Amino acid sequence: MERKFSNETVISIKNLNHYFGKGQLRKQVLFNINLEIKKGEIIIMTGPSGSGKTTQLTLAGGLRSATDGSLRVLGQELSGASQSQLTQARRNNGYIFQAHNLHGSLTALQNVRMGLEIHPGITPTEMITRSKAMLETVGLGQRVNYYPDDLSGGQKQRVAIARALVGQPKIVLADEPTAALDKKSGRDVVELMQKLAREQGCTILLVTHDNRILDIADRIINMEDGHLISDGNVNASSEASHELVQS
Ligand SMILES: Nc1ncnc2c1ncn2[C@@H]1O[C@H](COP(=O)(O)OP(=O)(O)OP(=O)(O)O)[C@@H](O)[C@H]1O
Repeated sequence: MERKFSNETVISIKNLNHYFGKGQLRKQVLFNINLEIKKGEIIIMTGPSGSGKTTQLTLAGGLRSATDGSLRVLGQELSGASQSQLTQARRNNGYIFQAHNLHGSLTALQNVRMGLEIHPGITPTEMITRSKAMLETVGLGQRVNYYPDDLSGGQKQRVAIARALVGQPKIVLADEPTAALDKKSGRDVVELMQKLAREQGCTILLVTHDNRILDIADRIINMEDGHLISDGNVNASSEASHELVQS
């Protein structure tokens, strides 16, 4: 069934170009990207290795500053933004990476709690309560005091999801979240992300090579050689699909 989204634009990318390197080594990796993402949408970005997916994700996530063009996230211009503006923008986001990036010396609960430490005004007791509740939501209520080494790959990724979502972010950025997982665990992980994102009304931008999970998306964006080559609404008829905006 086709889902309706609010008209609120969360990410607006216009004529975006990005370059790595300087002087003779300067290389353009993104070419004139135009993209609008609405609140609550689940977007999967796919394409061959080196096509620029991760670069686009890191720019939208405020992990680096775009070189040229406009990239507005929650109304704030991130193209050319300073480090402190990027730090501020990152507070609205949750991040999930392939290698889960959990701290091995911290328990599941302590790892999830870290997702709240950037939020001012939450008491330590409340942090623990919310982190425990989030671990229960992802099915790890019995594992709160386990260390990452004692959890399976799928369980570790569920802790990473709990950490990313515990602060109720407006945007979740996920880079190959299923790459290290078997088919069943990968499926469970993305379905969980989808469910939680829908409950919280947050937007997901997910990069993957995993064709088995494409159906969780509302829209699939294809990248090739730094160009956005197609942008299609998964469940809608062709007229309703998002047109590529060329300018
Ligand atoms: N920090 C960097 N410095 C220089 N070049 C980079 C840097 N990061 C990425 N690139 C280059 O930018 C291009 C796009 O890379 P990117 O990682 O965004 O692609 P991708 O589509 O995510 O690839 P993959 O699927 O393999 O992760 C590639 O040619 C890559 O070599």
